[in-house]
Amino acid sequence: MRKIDIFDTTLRDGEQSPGVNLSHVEKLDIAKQLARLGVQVIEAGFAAASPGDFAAVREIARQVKGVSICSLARSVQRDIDQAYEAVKESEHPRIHVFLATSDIHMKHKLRMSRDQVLEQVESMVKYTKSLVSDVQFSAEDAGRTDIDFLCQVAEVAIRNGAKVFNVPDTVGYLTPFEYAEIFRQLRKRVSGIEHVKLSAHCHDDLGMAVINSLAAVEAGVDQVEVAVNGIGERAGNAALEEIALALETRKDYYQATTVLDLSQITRASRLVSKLTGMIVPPNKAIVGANAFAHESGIHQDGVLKEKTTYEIIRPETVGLTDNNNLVLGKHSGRHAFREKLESLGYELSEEELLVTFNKFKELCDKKKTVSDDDLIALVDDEHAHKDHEYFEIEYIHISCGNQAVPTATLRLRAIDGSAYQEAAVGNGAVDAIFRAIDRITQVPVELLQYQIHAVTGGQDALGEARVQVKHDLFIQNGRGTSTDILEASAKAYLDAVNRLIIKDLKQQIEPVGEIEPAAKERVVANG
Ligand SMILES: CC(=O)SCCNC(=O)CCNC(=O)[C@H](O)C(C)(C)COP(=O)(O)OP(=O)(O)OC[C@H]1O[C@@H](n2cnc3c(N)ncnc32)[C@H](O)[C@@H]1OP(=O)(O)O
Ligand SMILES: CC(C)C(=O)C(=O)O
Ligand SMILES: [Mg+2]
Repeated sequence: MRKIDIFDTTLRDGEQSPGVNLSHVEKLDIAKQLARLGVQVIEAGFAAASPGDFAAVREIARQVKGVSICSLARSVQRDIDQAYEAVKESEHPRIHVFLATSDIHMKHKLRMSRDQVLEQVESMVKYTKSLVSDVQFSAEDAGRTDIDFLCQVAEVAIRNGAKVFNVPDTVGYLTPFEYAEIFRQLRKRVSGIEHVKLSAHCHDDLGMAVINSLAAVEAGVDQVEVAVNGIGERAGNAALEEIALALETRKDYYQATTVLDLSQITRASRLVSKLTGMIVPPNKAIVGANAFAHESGIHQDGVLKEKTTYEIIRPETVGLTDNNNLVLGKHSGRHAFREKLESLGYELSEEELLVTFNKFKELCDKKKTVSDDDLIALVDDEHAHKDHEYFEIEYIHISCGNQAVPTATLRLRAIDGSAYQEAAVGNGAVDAIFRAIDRITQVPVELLQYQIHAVTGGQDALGEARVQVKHDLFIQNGRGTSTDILEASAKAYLDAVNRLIIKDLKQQIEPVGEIEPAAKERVVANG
């Protein structure tokens, strides 16, 4: 049985999804989960894109062991140098260099001739090889590249040291047969191709990213590039969970599989959804809320009699179990709490554990039973916000009713310790909250989306709010949870604004969010 390498690009192509802007801590959390899942390569980012991306890739390279850490780089020396500096401390550093090879891209975007592209591939792959041994080259828009030219590009990349040759269907244009045929041609026509790994990278513009990747597996590729929940540029990349389960469930057909720990898939999916703010549709294969639910009578009857009548995958295979042998509630202590978190895959420091335990006790006072989903929401909420929390909510008071003007009063505390209080009226309670936050933060944003849903069932369920805001041309997601949906909404909106402020502070683009002197005067001393 062939083993297919899984190259995960959630943190690079996945992060190119509009609205997604992950902090260091969040990227590290996702990278650790990908390592638990057992992927072979984590593309941790594009080091030359920003100082923030550089630092995140370097941190992942330093901390995440047992897996290859990779950075993307254009075929220019500056990008390659940055990529090298970011990944060099990894146990297995890889640099992923790319250059477009289709006529459309060469003519209009790069403004380079075929000869110039070949020269650039030669010099930049050679240069990258002088820094690291594991070099991957991608011919961007290979899907629309003339096959004779693609063969020439592959030959040059391989001759100069590429160990992996990736064939991206960058715009998700190809059909499965066409995509597989490219790999067959490369294998037949390129000298030296037997010494390198071939890789597939598909986009979902026509809904064919997964089936195209699987067609590539049939055509003999060694590596498939995927993202958790299929996130990525535009319609996204091939979904990791779909490829993994297709290969596992139909290994009889594909004669190929992965070495992933499939029981980590649900957790990876939930983590990525939470941290990116990208909601998984209920009917999504493998990780959607309905993926293992049986609604109709005939199906339920069948499953009750014999699961395999309607289930081709067991939910436990992808880690979908309610781990309830240890039921947590307000009488639980720290040992049980730690044990439960460990069983859910969290590794918290003593300090983090204490803070989260106190939050858990507060939650127990509001909620009769605390389920695994509640705990995951609580830990992710507490843990993931900490490196981009410019302002935190100290208190929130809302007054509304069918005869009253909805009014929100809020006090926020900034990271320098100063407190800011404001009140605002709005069309409704949520609108009033958002306006009060705007008055304090002074970051001009337009609300694009607002959603609220219950994390678990019951009247005392935790509510999770998600927002998407726009600031200039930049789109940002935010989320927040609480047993009170108005507080969850305030947290979600502030989360998005905090991320915009921290992003700008880190990248030193423009001092968005700087409190103007008039606002500073509204500081309430000592709360
Ligand atoms: C298919 C993909 O997913 S590719 C990866 C896409 N991801 C990203 O772009 C995210 C990160 N990107 C960025 O932060 C920025 O685009 C940067 C830092 C890389 C470059 O920023 P800028 O220098 O401002 O250039 P800008 O993005 O406007 O334009 C891209 C330039 O790179 C050139 N370029 C594009 N791809 C490549 C490549 N693979 N190798 C060399 N040059 C390239 C373009 O032709 C253009 O050059 P020009 O300025 O001479 O016209
Ligand atoms: C950089 C490359 C691999 C890419 O993401 C694409 O072409 O889609
Ligand atoms: Mg891509």
